[in-house]
Amino acid sequence: MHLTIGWLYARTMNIYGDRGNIVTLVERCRRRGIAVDVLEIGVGDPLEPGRCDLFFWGGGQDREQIAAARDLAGPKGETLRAEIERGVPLLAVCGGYQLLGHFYRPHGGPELPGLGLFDAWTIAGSRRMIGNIVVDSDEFGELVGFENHSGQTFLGLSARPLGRVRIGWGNNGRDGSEGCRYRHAIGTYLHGPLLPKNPRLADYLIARALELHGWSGELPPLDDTLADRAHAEAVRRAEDQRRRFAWHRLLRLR
Ligand SMILES: NC(=O)CC[C@H](N)C(=O)O
Repeated sequence: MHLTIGWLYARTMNIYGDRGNIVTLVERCRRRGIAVDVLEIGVGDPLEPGRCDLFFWGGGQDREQIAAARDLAGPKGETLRAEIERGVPLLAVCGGYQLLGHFYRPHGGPELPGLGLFDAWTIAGSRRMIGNIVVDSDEFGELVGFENHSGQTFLGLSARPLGRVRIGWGNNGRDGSEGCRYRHAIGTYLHGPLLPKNPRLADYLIARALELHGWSGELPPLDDTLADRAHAEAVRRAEDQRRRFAWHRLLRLR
């Protein structure tokens, strides 16, 4: 079996360690004997239907998002939408996630059109939402990561969140939701990188990609001792952050 991972805007939207998601996907395939290659798809590059079995789109600053939004405004965006509709899995983090909603309205800049894949929209707020985050997902259990965004994402009536925020800000710091899902596409604010500490999510994406080639069943398990240890440490850090934040608020109230 051979998989191709389409890495959207790899050279321009790849902040806060998001490259680690690609490394994790490749490594978890190779340890199972699945041949895999990575195809970088940047601004102006073609996106051929059926070429990729999985997409990843990392985070980026507003400036890079402007170029990416423009690049996806035409037939390329329609091809990406069709790929998701045919069941190709996708993981989009932060800036990539924001551009898969209806629009992203940055500070002071023009509103950027999104693909409208997720029934969601994003408006830059006055505060940056930064810190360790823990999310509870029905399908993937406890997810850990790091977030750094000013964009506040709001979900429409047909949107399905990735999970509920236990510690941190999430989509907008108000409604307790984090991320969004549509078919096998997942948008999230969890940088970190996300997948090394959340192997169940990585394996979900790999399994959906294999299913495009007629595979079915369970992936052979891997030794996730290190991932589990890093995951538990991330939860401890987030809990410590919550305690410090609570003390800080208490002291400010005096
Ligand atoms: N971390 C990111 O990808 C940032 C996305 C967007 N520019 C924001 O600040 O919300």
